Amino acid sequence: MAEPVLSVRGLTKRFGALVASEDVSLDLAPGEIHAVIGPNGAGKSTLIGQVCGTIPPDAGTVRLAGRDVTADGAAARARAGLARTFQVSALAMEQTVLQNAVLGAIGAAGRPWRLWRPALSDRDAVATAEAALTRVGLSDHAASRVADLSHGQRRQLEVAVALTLAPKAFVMDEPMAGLGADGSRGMTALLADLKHEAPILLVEHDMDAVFALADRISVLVQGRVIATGTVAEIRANAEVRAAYLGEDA
Ligand SMILES: Nc1ncnc2c1ncn2[C@@H]1O[C@H](COP(=O)(O)OP(=O)(O)OP(=O)(O)O)[C@@H](O)[C@H]1O
Repeated sequence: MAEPVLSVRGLTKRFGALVASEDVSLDLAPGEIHAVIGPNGAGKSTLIGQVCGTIPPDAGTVRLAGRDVTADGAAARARAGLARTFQVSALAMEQTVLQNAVLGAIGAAGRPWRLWRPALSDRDAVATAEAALTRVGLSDHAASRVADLSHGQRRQLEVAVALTLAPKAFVMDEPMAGLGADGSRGMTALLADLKHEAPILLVEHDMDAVFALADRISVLVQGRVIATGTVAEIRANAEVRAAYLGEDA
């Protein structure tokens, strides 16, 4: 396999007596979507936090593009090309779509900013932001306030902000959450396209989306990876069916 873009080895995190991550290892290869699934409380958010630098692991390492980033915080990992989208929106609701995307682009370039107006006069950042909005299908809404967008459009904007980082890898936390059938279809098509730009570590409860998108799936149960494999392998895995998917999967 090609050198992984993201490589997690032996991540372990305890909260008191509870082991939320137990020796978790997984790779994200170029061009792939690697989905992480598991029941509520399995440790998916804890894993994402450790990958993105918001939760310090008790043990284990995270490497991004061959570099050990375990000691780096979330901002440094983002600047290094790890683009995260959030389960709960982190957008500035009173600002416009373009302003949100431009701020992402300015942050990615490491340029300081103080006011909105100077931000929008940063031509490189505006160009980067506009390209990202076009990519996710939001260019017609550039001047809209985020507060006026639909839930699905906000999720698209989250992806656009992540794109302005020119990421090496995406980490997406439930991008389908709250989307209707049409929204899920649109987001599924977008992610299938985006993975060629940068591979995606995808935490997602929507199994239709996971089965449609994932090149590989890792199943977390009680903090442990109990299986990693293709969609067909995971569907056929008896332990996974018993622990999570149920007999009708
Ligand atoms: N800061 C914390 N302090 C104590 N326990 C925690 C903390 N964060 C998470 N946990 C516990 O760790 C376990 C894993 O939680 P986590 O949120 O990572 O699971 P999850 O798979 O993301 O769940 P969900 O699908 O419901 O979002 C749970 O038992 C949770 O209660």
